[in-house]
Amino acid sequence: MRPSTAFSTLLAGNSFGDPSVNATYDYIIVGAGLAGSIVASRIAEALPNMTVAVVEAGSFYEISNGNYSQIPYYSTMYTGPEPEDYQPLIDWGIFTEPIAGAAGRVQHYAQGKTLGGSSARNQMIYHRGTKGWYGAIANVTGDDAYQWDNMLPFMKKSFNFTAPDMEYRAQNLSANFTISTFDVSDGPVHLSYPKWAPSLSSYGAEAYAAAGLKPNDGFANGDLLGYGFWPVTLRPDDSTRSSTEVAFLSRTAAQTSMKIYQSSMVRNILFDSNKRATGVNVTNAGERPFTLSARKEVIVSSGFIHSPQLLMVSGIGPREQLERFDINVISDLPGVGQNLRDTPNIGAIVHSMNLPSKNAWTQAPNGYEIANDMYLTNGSGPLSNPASDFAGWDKFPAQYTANMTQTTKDFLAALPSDWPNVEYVLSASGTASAEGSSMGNTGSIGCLLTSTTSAGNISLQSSSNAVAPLLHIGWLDSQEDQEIAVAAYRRAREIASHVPVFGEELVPGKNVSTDAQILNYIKTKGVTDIHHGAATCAMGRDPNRGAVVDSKARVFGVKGLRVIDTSSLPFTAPGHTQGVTYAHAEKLAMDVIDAAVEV
Ligand SMILES: Cc1cc2nc3c(=O)[nH]c(=O)nc-3n(C[C@H](O)[C@H](O)[C@H](O)COP(=O)(O)OP(=O)(O)OC[C@H]3O[C@@H](n4cnc5c(N)ncnc54)[C@H](O)[C@@H]3O)c2cc1C
Repeated sequence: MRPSTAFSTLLAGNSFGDPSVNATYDYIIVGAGLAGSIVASRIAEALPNMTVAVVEAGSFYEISNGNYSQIPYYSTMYTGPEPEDYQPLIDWGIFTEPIAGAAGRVQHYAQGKTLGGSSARNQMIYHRGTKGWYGAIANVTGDDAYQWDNMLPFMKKSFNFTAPDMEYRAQNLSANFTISTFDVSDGPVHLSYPKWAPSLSSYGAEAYAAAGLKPNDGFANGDLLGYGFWPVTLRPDDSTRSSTEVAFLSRTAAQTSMKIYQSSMVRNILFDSNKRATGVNVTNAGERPFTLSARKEVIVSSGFIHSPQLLMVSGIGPREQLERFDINVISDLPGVGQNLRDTPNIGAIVHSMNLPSKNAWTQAPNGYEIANDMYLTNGSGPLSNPASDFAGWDKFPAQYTANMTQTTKDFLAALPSDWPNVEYVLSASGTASAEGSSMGNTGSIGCLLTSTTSAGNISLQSSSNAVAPLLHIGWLDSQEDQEIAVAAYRRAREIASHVPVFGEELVPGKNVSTDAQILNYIKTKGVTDIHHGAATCAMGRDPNRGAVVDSKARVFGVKGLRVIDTSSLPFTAPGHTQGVTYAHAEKLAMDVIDAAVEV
């Protein structure tokens, strides 16, 4: 395998800031995650006369988590809900408050703490948002820049695309397919398909079509409804992860004067008497505090949990909460940390299957040797595939909504026509459900709720961000979401009935059949993390109605401060979050650059 390309051109020294030494830059970006790496890189490239520093609490995942981060098959390592599935060198170790919708469970909620952020932790699944979803953002912000046609150049900007290599995929997959919607070629992040596919995926099109879904060519044309293979953020040559660290930071650090502060945590934002953000206080592993001053702007890109926390410990947030911790109120913004939206994974219908499970190769004699050899020779084989690779997005057919309450019907009816209710994931692995993991060869249809009304929140338990905030995740809090979850299981059962290689339903089992039984099963055993939290510093028009930033991500009530990451989306994606976060960061980086040029 080729070595990581991280910082290969300009290896050390010049690319990194001096820890513990006060310094001044024009722009300071807090968090070198998915969005922060893009924002820092684009500003440094476009404004060569300006100085840029990006400050990241984590370090290099290639060192901190080795091959587990780079090889797709291992992408789910250390991301599960259990306390022991937490790797402190690359993860924040956030645990939820007891989740009422999950029968009171407390779960680990993985979040990247590394250069590249959660782009270095995710399962690499990529798709674009929808036309109706972007229209809804334009509506809440009053800014037509968010309409699909205007956002399309930003959706394309980060990426280059390589079509699926059927020579390798066909070794295990009979389904051929074409992709015509990806007209992207110049961006630094690689979008492609693994050089291996679970053989179960060969039956996906037949099953989803029989249930009434239509084919969807790459999930990139503004309408998510339908089924198909999703692309992943993967280098097509050696099948290593394409994160924003390798795609953006390493390239920009080599070509510009941008400085990276790694293993450095921003503790609070500083303001002058005019409420202008003037810099940040930083520590390395809690020691040797130093100050980075900003001549132009501070940009917070710390993710949906830590961005609102950083605002609050710096004096921006709900007055009552800040005063409870004796934090001086700079801007009383009731929406900070509120409006948390997620797309809960409510579990899976698991069947016995007369095909090998995704992990069956690990049991074969010399299984690992063969897989390693394929991967190291040409990036092929099971190690090249991060997870399942076939899914469908769907709106409920009428018979599934007939018995819902009027409130739920009204909510679903008000959604744009291309905004799906549920994502159904075909997986050759019973591990999609904790119960199905030891049942032999199993396949499953997993369910992710993509239209929900429940909202969680982030709140403080200390005036210091060295103490984790409280995460109330909010899954299934609302009556609407509970009804949608039950309908999703029923619809998943219908899709599963059309998969010709599926046998008996093992989980939850046919004896779980009434609405009450299904809901109880989902709460006690089904619902779990999928890591799509968003909207805790929501974009909007009116700070008195929960908006934290305006349509250019400027924080209300202060100057020189923006929030650019998943937290400033007004609602989470109608599916997985990374695609829309790439576009969000590219668009808002351009707003920062335009503002500098206009002065
Ligand atoms: C395990 C997992 C699997 C996922 N799978 C998928 C998937 O397959 N497809 C998909 O579309 N989406 C997926 N996602 C979601 C997607 O990756 C995230 O929504 C996205 O990366 C969020 O981008 P962000 O810039 O908002 O935050 P992040 O990428 O998380 O970046 C925030 C960065 O800020 C840093 N930071 C925070 N506080 C401070 C501070 N005070 N000082 C300095 N640095 C700080 C963090 O360490 C981190 O690096 C997944 C996420 C996870 C965690």
